[in-house]
Amino acid sequence: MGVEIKVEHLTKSFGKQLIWGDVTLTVPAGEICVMLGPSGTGKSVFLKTLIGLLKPDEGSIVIEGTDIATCSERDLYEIRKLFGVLFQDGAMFGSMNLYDNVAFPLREHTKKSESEIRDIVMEKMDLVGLIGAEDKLPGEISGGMRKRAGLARALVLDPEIVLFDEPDSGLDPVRTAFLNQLIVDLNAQIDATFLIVTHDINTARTVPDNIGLLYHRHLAMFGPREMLLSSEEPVVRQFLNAQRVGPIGMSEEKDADELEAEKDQELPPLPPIPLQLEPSNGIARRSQRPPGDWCRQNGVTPPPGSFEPNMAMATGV
Ligand SMILES: Nc1ncnc2c1ncn2[C@@H]1O[C@H](COP(=O)(O)OP(=O)(O)OP(=O)(O)O)[C@@H](O)[C@H]1O
Repeated sequence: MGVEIKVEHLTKSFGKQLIWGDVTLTVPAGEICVMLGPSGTGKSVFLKTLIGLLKPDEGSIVIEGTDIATCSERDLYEIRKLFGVLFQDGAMFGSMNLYDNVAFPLREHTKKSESEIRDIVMEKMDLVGLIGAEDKLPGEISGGMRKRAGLARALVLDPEIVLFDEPDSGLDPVRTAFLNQLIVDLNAQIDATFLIVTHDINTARTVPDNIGLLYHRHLAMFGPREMLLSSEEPVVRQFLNAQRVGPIGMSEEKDADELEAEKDQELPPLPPIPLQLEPSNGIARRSQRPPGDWCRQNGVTPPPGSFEPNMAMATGV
């Protein structure tokens, strides 16, 4: 069913460098969330903090009644069993074939027999479309296949929460589209809570139920996909539409002179909100909402052309 992650007033610094402060959000059970933000805003640090690899300075992260910011090592060990993580490079052991890589967490953390392990490994390899590639070494396969193998390994302990650290990094647009479809199909099948860190705007616009944006040492916004895609808030609007006009500059914020120089520039209209990517079997995910639902409920008029089927094609879905 997936479990909720409740983050309140979370702050993380390294020495005097504040990475982000006062981050409050709830990742709802079973839903897909995407976390965005310019490079260096601390998205990876956020993921590592959620699984207790980094300790926050302040705030709480409550999962199934345990605050992992303050709990004992023993409780943290238990909570970590709820997580599966797809690391950016797949984090495969180069000398092990895919089968042994995927079997690794089962051999390390369970007392299952080799025949039980075989059943689980083959089931997960099947889920990610890698049947037949069990004997390959990570170095012998494409980046897309390595991601799939990493995903199979993230799934072997039947996680309630799956974290994806830039699943699309290094992938071409076609492989990214296949991986996005796989993520949506998996969510429909296993119902776990998914949190994806990405730079890919198309992924952010079409895959998640909710989007968060980290910017300038705080959480600029977090909420349903339609809320952010219809938002006129300058940072959200600039980032989600990949525009140069707006508060985000080349390295960090623009200074006052730069903002003054562009103050009379007219912003292009918000593009239509695309349809959300559906599971390939056409059966809606448990947390999927009908197109335009959030806008209707909140009295927001979406940009013209939103939720039209041909928009899905225009965004590569
Ligand atoms: N263990 C650490 N010790 C000190 N500083 C760190 C540590 N880990 C990360 N940082 C710093 O935290 C900041 C945020 O890094 P992070 O990798 O989380 O950013 P990001 O948003 O994921 O970036 P990108 O999109 O480029 O992957 C960076 O300035 C980085 O140097």
